[in-house]
Amino acid sequence: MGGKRGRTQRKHFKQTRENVWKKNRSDNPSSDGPPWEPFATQNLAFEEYYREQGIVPDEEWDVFMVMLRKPLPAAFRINSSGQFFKDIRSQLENEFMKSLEAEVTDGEVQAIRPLPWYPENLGWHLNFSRMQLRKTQSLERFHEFLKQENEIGNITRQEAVSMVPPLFLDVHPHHFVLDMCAAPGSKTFQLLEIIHQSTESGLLPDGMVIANDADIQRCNLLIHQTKRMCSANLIVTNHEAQHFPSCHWKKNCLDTSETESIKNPMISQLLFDRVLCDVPCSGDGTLRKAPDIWRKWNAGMGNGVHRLQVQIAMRGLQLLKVDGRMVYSTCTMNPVEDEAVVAEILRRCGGSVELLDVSTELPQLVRRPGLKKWKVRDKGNWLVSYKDVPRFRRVAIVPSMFPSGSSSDVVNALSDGLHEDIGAPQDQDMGNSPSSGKRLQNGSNLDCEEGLGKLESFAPPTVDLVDEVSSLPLERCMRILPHDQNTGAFFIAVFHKLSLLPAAALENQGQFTSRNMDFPKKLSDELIEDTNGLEINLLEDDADHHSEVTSDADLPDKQPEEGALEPDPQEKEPEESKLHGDEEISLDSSKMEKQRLQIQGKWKGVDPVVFFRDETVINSIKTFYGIDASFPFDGHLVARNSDTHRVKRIYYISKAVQDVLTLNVQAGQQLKITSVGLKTFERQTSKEGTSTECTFRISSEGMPLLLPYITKQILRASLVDFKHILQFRAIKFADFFDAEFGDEASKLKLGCCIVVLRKEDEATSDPIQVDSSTIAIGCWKGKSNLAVMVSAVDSQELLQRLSVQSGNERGSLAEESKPLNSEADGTGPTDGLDVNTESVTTEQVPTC
Ligand SMILES: C[S@@+](CC[C@H](N)C(=O)[O-])C[C@H]1O[C@@H](n2cnc3c(N)ncnc32)[C@H](O)[C@@H]1O
Repeated sequence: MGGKRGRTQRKHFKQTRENVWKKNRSDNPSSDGPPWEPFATQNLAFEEYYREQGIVPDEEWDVFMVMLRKPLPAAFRINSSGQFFKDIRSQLENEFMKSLEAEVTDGEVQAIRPLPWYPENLGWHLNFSRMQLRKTQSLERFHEFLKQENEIGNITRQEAVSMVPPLFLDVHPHHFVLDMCAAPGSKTFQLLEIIHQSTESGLLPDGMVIANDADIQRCNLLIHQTKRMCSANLIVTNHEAQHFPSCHWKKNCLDTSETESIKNPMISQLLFDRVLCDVPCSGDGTLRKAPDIWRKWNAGMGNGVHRLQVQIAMRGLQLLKVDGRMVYSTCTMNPVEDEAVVAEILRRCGGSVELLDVSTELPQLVRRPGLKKWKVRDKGNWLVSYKDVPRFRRVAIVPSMFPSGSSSDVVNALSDGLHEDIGAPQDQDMGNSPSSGKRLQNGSNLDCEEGLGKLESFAPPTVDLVDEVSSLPLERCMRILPHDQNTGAFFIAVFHKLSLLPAAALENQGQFTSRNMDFPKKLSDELIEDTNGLEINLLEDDADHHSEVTSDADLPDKQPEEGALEPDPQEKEPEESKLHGDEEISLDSSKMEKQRLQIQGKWKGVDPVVFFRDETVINSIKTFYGIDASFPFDGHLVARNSDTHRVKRIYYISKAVQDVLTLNVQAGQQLKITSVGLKTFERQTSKEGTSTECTFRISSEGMPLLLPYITKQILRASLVDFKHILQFRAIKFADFFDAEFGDEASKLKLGCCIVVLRKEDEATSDPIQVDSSTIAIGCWKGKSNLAVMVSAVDSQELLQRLSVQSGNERGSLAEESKPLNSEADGTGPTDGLDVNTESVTTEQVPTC
């Protein structure tokens, strides 16, 4: 079970995660309140913009627009690290695909089908909108299935195209991965699945993921989304991605005694094998899902966010190891946010980075090549070249937005005869622009765009311009358009880092937001390391400049993204948040103490991450559960409270995360960590709980990892008794069908215990063997009974899963005869953990 995420790990989603398959008010036209108004699905500026950019050939335009106005079909992914993912997949393939066939009227269309390009039939497309699913009676059972599996984390609703970028990242389980703009976390979830893929029971992969987002509210969504993975290999951070810290530790900055007092980290700088750069964007690729964008869209949205996108991508490349891969992606069709950013990155990086041709990867995914030429729209004007940009607009419109990436001086020089340096010959037909080579640039404006009134006052100096065409291999970028395979739109580019970035790449990053644009700079051959101090200062300076730069962006308040979850207050321990950081590994010297205090000020409001090394507590846990000595504890436990007497939860971290945290301490706590590790032990607070020998119970999230190492407080139950515990929630020892089991249960120590489902071929006397197929649940051994510590939803789902496995009809669990005196009322699974017994009360049974 350890390798696969356990089924009993997910209780927290019951209350905290929005169930995306459930109704919300706006879905119900007949509910009280103002009548539902359909969104306008028209925006003339949008149409003119994309027609002019030539993103689809003229003959496809109508089909493209019709598709944009259709609601987006739902899609979801099966969590490949879930214990029952194969069962779920075969249920979809064999059961639902057939039973839902009757629901579609169009014989050509399948009701549900696997996405042909998604590996192993794990991505699925539904030909029903969510509304249809809710309203059609015959779809009810399927809808219930989706709701339940989504709620407990066995499937994740995610827009089909959003599943693409992680697939091109070529992640392996040993990789260190940075997800720079990660919230709400659907791609992070996918990355974690890959990292955890094929990990053996009780072991953790060598790799890890850092998921970052600049927005603290959205960080909370990210935390809740990724908690479903129950991963010890994840750190969630809250930084502006363009300023993401390097965590570089210079060994010589500590004297010998200090160095000796803390463990040397295995790594001296935080660099990544893979970087996902799924940047904030204007989001018009999600129009089908978020039709309010029709109303909000304007060309300034893309222009306004272009520079930030370049900065984030450049930072990603700096943090990428040589030979590493970075995927840059957006959910917009706007070339200023797509190809222009890619082109600028390539120019800045010189030959140190290449744009990969991935045309042989995922061949079934229909995509189109990136554009080689495009224009910039500003204040109602079409601009083909930076020299068109009026001086007073040069703060907002920068050279890198244009195909040549050149400032006016360079463009002027080029137009005097150096065309071959910046692009293809001018008469070359690039096949994707409806515009002719020469045109009046400020002609055909639509008056719905702002700034039109000022048009004449800043007409460009010349009308005799030639379209710029990029000579960079931008055709290697991938554009996914809605009408190609009935999806949203997406843009993806894959970079490969060949060598350290040239120093000039950084210089440009510093210069980018200044008013004196002078691109492209001659790239220096000098190679630089991504050292922290200088770089961070440089970037922080940038941030100041950046705030001065005026922006036309009118971005939607929130990027419409899949799996939109309601923010939920992060699990907080208010009294702990006031306490100081890691006393275990803090250094004695005044220098480090000063640094520590500065750090606490820096990350005010975020609980410190503290290595948990309280031997008394750790030994009591080891002894009580008989945890085998081979299970690595040392340096793998962290808490968010340096006062060990008040620690409520202990989190387990993998070796890779341990190395990063150690490095982070060495480097002066540069990472602002909002969540880390797998909640593994929780302090008992109930009266009965505090009277047990071990004050920490094993949390349901941590149980699969520990399971192969637990030798005490563990029992094996027959299928009948296992189902009965799930169904009736608490059963007196004397009432189990297998009297021997009841007897063994009564002999356990008071407190947390584990009940494992006995396999058919196992004898009671066999030692308990744990593998990925082992099914186990956490229970509470009370004075007279055994009670489950699994939520009602999880219990119900597991019961159904067991029924499916044993060939029963889903949902119609064959009721074996009820145990005598079962503690629940016998009407079925009890709700929550509200068992009412003499020894186990609602307060006393810890929820899991
Ligand atoms: C397109 S969404 C990311 C979607 C996410 N990758 C997923 O698959 O669920 C862009 C995210 O970037 C975040 N963001 C905006 N500006 C940022 C910045 N400067 N640094 C890091 N994140 C930023 C937003 O809060 C938003 O969550």
